[in-house]
Amino acid sequence: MAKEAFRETTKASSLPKTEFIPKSKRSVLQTMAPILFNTIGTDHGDYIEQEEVHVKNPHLDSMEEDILYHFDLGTKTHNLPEMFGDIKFVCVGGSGNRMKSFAQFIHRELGLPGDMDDIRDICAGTDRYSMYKAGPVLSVSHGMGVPSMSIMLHELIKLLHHARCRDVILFRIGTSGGVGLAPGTVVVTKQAMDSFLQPQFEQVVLGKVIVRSTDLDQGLAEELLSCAAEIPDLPTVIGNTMCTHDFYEGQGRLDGALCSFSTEEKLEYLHRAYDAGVRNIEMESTVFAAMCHACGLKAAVVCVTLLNRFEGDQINSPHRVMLDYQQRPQLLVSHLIKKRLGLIQ
Ligand SMILES: O=P(O)(O)O[C@H]1O[C@H](CO)[C@@H](O)[C@H]1O
Ligand SMILES: O=c1cc[nH]c(=O)[nH]1
Repeated sequence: MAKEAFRETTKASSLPKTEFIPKSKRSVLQTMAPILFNTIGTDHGDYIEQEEVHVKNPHLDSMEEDILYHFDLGTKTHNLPEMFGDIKFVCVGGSGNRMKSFAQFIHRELGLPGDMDDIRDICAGTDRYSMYKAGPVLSVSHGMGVPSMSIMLHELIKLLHHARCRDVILFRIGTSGGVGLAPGTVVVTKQAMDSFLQPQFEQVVLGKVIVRSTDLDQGLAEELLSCAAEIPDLPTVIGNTMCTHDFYEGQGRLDGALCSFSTEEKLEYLHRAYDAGVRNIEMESTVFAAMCHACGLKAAVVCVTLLNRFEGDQINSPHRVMLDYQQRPQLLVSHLIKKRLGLIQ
């Protein structure tokens, strides 16, 4: 059956703008950011209130209650503005444990009061996703693959909207396979591409294909790159990221339960990706970029490479090396958050 394709015409200029206000330019405006000051308990606010988080769904307005089923949260059962109104940064990653350690790490890095071991899973009532809050930072797991990420993002974006959050930035902090890079390199995504090397995300809606842009905020990507230069031993590049719907055949691996191609064909595909600027491969970046872009949210994808796919398919580094690699995107994003909050220069 021929597939019908629609390209959404969201123009960057029609999207809500969020703007970072440097310390030197703040004065009276600072007093407009009481939520953040309250949370941090210091005078490190770096924001003026500008834009709420927008949802693009007219039906939501007529709903008496919105149940965020996979988070086990809801607008009638929970006071979302009180619980989440001060959120300024949301970090998402595949595993619940990783997102818990990130929440504990950022709690310590921001010098927040209280014991980091007391941080509890806000979504403990469900085992679909995990969510942790450390001051203005929300840390949420998304599972593996596009559908899991997509469901989580629908509910996360609605949560931020219901909570009346403003000026929120989202980061995906993850792992990936490197393309022509030494293992352990951090890739800040310039453009998220699908398996056909197109910078777009296709979603099937009512039996038709909707094509959405996967543009990410280039200023934020550059900011991350300059933060990386300030951190010792954090090899970091900006490059395109290919997002696939499978870890094995979908990423051209020769070691799955099924494989219908040769080593030469695999390498030809990876070289074609490399020539298109792809430096890493993972499984969620396109839908993450597309949904954030469509809702006018600033977003970045920061993934460490666990191996160089030109050299193999199996991930065989020792556990301690893996742990070190996984922490690299966290280190980089935490550095940016601390700078934005004025905690470091
Ligand atoms: O490391 P995380 O963020 O879980 O993501 C990557 O790892 C998973 C595959 O192992 C995929 O979900 C891929 O995108
Ligand atoms: O090769 C890899 C490694 C991590 N995650 C992926 O999706 N692919």
